[in-house]
Amino acid sequence: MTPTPVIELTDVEKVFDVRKRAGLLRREKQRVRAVDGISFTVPRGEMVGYIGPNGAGKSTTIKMLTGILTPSGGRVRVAGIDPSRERARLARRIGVVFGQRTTLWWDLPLKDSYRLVHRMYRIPDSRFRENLDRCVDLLDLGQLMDVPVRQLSLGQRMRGDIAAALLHDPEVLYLDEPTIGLDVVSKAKVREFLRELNTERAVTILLTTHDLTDIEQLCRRVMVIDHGRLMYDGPLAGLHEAGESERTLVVDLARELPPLETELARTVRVEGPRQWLAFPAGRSAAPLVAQLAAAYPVVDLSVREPDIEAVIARMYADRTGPRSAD
Ligand SMILES: Nc1ncnc2c1ncn2[C@@H]1O[C@H](COP(=O)(O)OP(=O)(O)OP(=O)(O)O)[C@@H](O)[C@H]1O
Repeated sequence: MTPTPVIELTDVEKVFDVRKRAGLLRREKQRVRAVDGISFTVPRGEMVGYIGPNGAGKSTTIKMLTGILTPSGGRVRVAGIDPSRERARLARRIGVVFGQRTTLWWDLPLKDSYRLVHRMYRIPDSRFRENLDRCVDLLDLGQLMDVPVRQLSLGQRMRGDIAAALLHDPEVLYLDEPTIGLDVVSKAKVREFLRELNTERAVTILLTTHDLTDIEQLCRRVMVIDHGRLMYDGPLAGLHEAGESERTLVVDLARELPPLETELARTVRVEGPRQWLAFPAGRSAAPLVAQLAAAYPVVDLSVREPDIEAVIARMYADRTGPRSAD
């Protein structure tokens, strides 16, 4: 049985009309296709990475999924609701965290912000208590409840924001750069919490990030958007093939030799008795290893996985700037 999609986009478009200065006094109207015909579905309980370079259309997509923006074309449904028509009803079903700005009250202690969320969403008392206790425990907020938000560090504030987005039990969570600017320990804490939320509570999560480690550690599926179009939608591992990436075989030889010759790989670096050979990431290393071991005095071998940053960079490589609708 195919799981019911919680998020559904069909041929979604968003066009902005912008006025650009075209001389001292003249202004020209320009149309920007921020989202240019995107379709995808996300089944309940999935955690999906939504990535792309700056200006690709990620935030615009998320804004349409929350109902902040109305699509110029196509169809959007979240939990069966049309976000732009029933924004208030949808708000009870979704949580949103923007890493770059807080939804908490700047001058209030954390606990007062949560009290306001409690009232705003009319969360039943017992549910609120239970959810808050859980977040305080898992996100380590105990010492911070009396501290005004403006005095919190970025990592503490982010954990505070994530808790605020979850007190009303949303079934869908949008996270826009949830680990931006955080130190390694805070990042690990946030990721662990999200993993738990997704597996234990089956919350559907759409995660936008520039930190590919977030994606590697959290998402099995990744969507790549560029110029408002979906460039890739599939398992993280498949990105390597889509980006024509290569793995590297590091070979230690008994002595220095000229670059090794094989039709299965390219020798890309030689340093003393160590050589680096690149081969397609989708192919097995076994035949290459066997061939080299038979022909050369091999002492040791190791395979290095492709760097995902490099793969994505290659996918973006031919981009030329924002697409114009005209
Ligand atoms: N309100 C707006 N008015 C006009 N143009 C806009 C508006 N919002 C976004 N755009 C344009 O739409 C395109 C997509 O922007 P968007 O913010 O969705 O990208 P993004 O992928 O979220 O980028 P980033 O990673 O930098 O946040 C950009 O060219 C942007 O300049």
